[in-house]
This record gives sequence, structure tokens and C-alpha cells, in this order.
Amino acid sequence: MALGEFSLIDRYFKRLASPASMPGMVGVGDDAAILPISPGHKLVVCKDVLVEGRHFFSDVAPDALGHKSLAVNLSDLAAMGAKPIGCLLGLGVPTINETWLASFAAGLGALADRYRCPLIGGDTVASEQGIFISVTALGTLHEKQPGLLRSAAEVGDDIWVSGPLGVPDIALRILLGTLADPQNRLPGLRVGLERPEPRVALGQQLLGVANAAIDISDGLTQDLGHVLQASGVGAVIDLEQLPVDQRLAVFDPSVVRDAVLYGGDVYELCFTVPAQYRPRVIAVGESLGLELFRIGKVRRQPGLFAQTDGSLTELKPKGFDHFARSAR
Ligand SMILES: Nc1ncnc2c1ncn2[C@@H]1O[C@H](COP(=O)(O)OP(=O)(O)OP(=O)(O)O)[C@@H](O)[C@H]1O
Ligand SMILES: Cc1ncc(C[n+]2csc(CCOP(=O)(O)O)c2C)c(N)n1
Ligand SMILES: [Mg+2]
Repeated sequence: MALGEFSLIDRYFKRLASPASMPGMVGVGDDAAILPISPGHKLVVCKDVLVEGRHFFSDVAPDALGHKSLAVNLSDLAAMGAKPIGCLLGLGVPTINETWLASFAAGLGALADRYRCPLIGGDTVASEQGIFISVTALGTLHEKQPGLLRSAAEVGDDIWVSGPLGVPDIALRILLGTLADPQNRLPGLRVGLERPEPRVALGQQLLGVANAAIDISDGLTQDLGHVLQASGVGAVIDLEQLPVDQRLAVFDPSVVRDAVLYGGDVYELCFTVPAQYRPRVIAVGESLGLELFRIGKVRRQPGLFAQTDGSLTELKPKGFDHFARSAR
């Protein structure tokens, strides 16, 4: 069978991260790496690459692209519970277009200001083949804080998500021309795809409350699947409890269901919390003005199952994989 994105990483890169080189380090395999740089703090580091035609359309608004390039990284820091401290920008552009660059920088800069995550360095090159962007984000955790690891979900935990799912995938399908939009919903929906809001404050407030967390970049079942696999557990989710954006009601319900379960680019957090902390999760949501949704439960039996009126069906973790046929 062809190698996919995740088996490629496991086969060639996971073993290069040796925890022995720095005791307490979290290396390849989570949303971000954690380096215990004593005293007092741990450094949390992540990187996401965005490639023209693959992660964004060539005509995307440059300020939205600047925003998203940082947002997807802040989202990975949020998924660890880390506080952002700075970022670096790797940028490849085919030509110098100052109008484009000014707008891209303004979009990135506005988000960096909002989360006090200044741009502190990077690298700029000419690219032969379209625009590519590689942002590295740095954050901190207190030295005593393990962070919200993918591997820390416990049997009996509730599973929560931080917001409605499906909008970015529906917007993407409309833009790709594979889904009709007779009621012209795209202008509202594309904001979800192009300007995701990283759940930075939520991630930090979940420290000491949640056990595990991940951000939903590739799709709910695939990303929750990473948490279940890393924690050696399974889960049941209740399809009726999955939060679906009201604006999607005009589309075919089976298309919306697929977008909710498997659609990527969401950048909401999916996190697991001991059942006795339910009131604390609700209080965190209220303090941030965020509606949080309890969608299922972690259990011992491996695999991800969906509950619909009493019966269970297995959900194969499915979502975005760069090297899957469906991603081309
Ligand atoms: N080329 C690579 N070398 C080393 N580690 C890698 C490489 N590519 C990915 N990883 C690591 O593999 C793990 C999984 O990567 P993945 O990209 O799925 O995570 P993510 O950044 O949370 O998701 P997404 O990219 O969808 O936002 C992460 O710990 C990441 O740092
Ligand atoms: C033009 C265009 N085509 C496809 C997509 C969908 N898409 C691309 S990468 C990705 C997962 C997250 O990326 P990564 O895993 O690299 O961090 C998704 C859902 C898009 N946003 N734009
Ligand atoms: Mg992530």
C-alpha cells in the first residue's frame, strides 16, 4: 500500500527525535514539541507549511492568507495549552508584488498583535513554483505543566469540541466547484475557511481541566483518531450532539454530515475532560463567551464509534491526508 502522510512521518522522521537528548522532551507526534528549558518554563514549538494551490487558492485575499499562516500555528500552540511568545516566517514568492506583500504582512501582523506573538525572524526567498509559507510559532508552558498531550486521554473522559464544524469544508467545495451554492452562501462561509480563529485563550484555560487536546486541522474523526491512538483508548461520539453551523441547513444533509465528520481546516479544539470537571468546562466556555459542545466519551475498547438512536457503528478515522488520492 502507498505510504500516507502519517506513516511517512513515522517511518522517516519520528525516530530522529530522541527524548534522551533532553529528558522530559515531547518530540515528533503531538501538535507541538515541548522542550523543558529550565528554570521555570518549557518552550513549545510548532511549524505548519502552506503551499499555493494545495492550502490556498492563488487569488485568496493576501491579508487573509497572512492571518491564516499564523492562525494555524497558534492553533497548534492552543492545542498544547501553550502561551504564544513569538513566531518566524519562511516565505517563498515568485515575484515581488508590494501591494500583495503589504496586505499579507498586515494580516499576519494584526493577528500577531492580537495574541502578542511578534514576528521575530524568518527567511525570504524567490520561488520558482508559486507561493509557499512556513511559519514557526513559539510558546511557553510553566515547568510543572505537562501540556495538553494527545497521549493523555483517559477512559471515562468526556469529549468536547470548541465550536461548530463543517463550514470550511463546505466553503472549499463551493470554491472548487464540486458543490452548488444556489443561495449564494459562499461570502459568509468562506470566512471560516480563510480566516480561522485560533482558540488560544481556551487552550490555556483548559490546563488543569482537560487531559488531552488536538486542533481539528484534518477533520474530526482523523484528528480525534490521533488522540485515541496516542492514548491507547477508543471512543463513542453521539452524532446528534455534533455542532453543525446553522448556515449549512440549506445544503444536502449527507454532504453536511461528511463535512462535519471528515472536513478539515476547522481549527476548533477537540479535547477530553474527566466527567467530574463538566461544570469547570462550562465555566471556562462562559468566561470566554464560547459555546463548547460535549460530543462523546472515551472508553477502553479501541476504535471510534458513532451512536445514533441506540445503535453503534464504527467510524473509520478519515480526513485530509496530503498523499491520499482524495487530496489531489
Ligand atoms: N517533516 C517532518 N519532520 C519532523 N516531524 C514532522 C514532520 N512532519 C510532521 N512532523 C510531526 O509529526 C506530527 C504530526 O504532524 P501533523 O502535521 O499531522 O500535526 P499538526 O501540525 O498538528 O497538523 P496539521 O499540519 O494538519 O495542522 C507533529 O508532531 C509534527 O511536528
Ligand atoms: C486550495 C485548497 N485546497 C484544499 C484545501 C484543504 N486542505 C488543504 S491542507 C488541509 C489540512 C490542513 O493542512 P496541513 O495538514 O498541511 O496542516 C486541508 C483541509 C485548502 N484549504 N485549499
Ligand atoms: Mg494540530
